[in-house]
Amino acid sequence: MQGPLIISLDVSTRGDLFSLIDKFDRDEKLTVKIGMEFFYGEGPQIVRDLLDRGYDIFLDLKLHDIPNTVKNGMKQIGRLGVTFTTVHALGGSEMIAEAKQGLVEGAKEAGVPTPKLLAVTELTSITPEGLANEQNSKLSMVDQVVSLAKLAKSSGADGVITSPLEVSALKREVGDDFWYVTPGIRPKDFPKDDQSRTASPAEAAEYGSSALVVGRPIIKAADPVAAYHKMLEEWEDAKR
Ligand SMILES: O=c1ccn([C@@H]2O[C@H](COP(=O)(O)O)[C@@H](O)[C@H]2O)c(=O)[nH]1
Repeated sequence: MQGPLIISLDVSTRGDLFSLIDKFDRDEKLTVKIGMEFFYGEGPQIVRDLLDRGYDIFLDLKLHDIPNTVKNGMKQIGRLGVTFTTVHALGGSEMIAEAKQGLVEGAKEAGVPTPKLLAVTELTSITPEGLANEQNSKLSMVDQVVSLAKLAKSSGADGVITSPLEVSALKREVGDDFWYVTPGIRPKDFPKDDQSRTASPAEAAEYGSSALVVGRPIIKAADPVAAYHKMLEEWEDAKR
């Protein structure tokens, strides 16, 4: 993938999306995330357009349905040529395995590389209290995330989406040969918004995140390009 800092393009229209990415230098190597806000409104053409610009794409639709439905949905996603895509780990082992199979089949038919399948563990907006009281989990947040990551790995996923706060435990318990892609990234001076389990880019680097997902701290910044480079530098400095 191009760059460890994935920009989450959480906007609704092509106009908003291009006015944002046109601020970046055309030969800047970027990985960008398209989520449900844009995709439900504008559909898959944007993936082709961004691929034409040479970007790597993370298509984050977080599928969660019965295994057959997810497999067939993933077959379509597999054809697009994206680098990453997502399911919810809570969909279970059969759903995750079928998701992977769908991606493999779709990519093979289209002659493109198979996207990496990332399973969302517990959303970064979920608090430990929410996990206990709304999901009735008896596990701590970290144990819950480790348990879902083990399930995802044994079912064929390539990695998980989780908060940076759980990554050190995940690396110990699930291994280094797995992607730990972490949203919930907040520079020290930026509000948490609806995120709960957050960390700065430097902290995420220290915990061992494989890649960061950043939306509002970049796309709402007065200067998105400067905000992107500042966070990237913070990450790179912490890695040295
Ligand atoms: O657990 C999760 C899974 C996905 N996300 C997505 O990442 C971005 C984060 O945006 P910010 O504006 O930086 O908060 C957003 O698209 C989410 O859908 C997540 O935050 N947490």
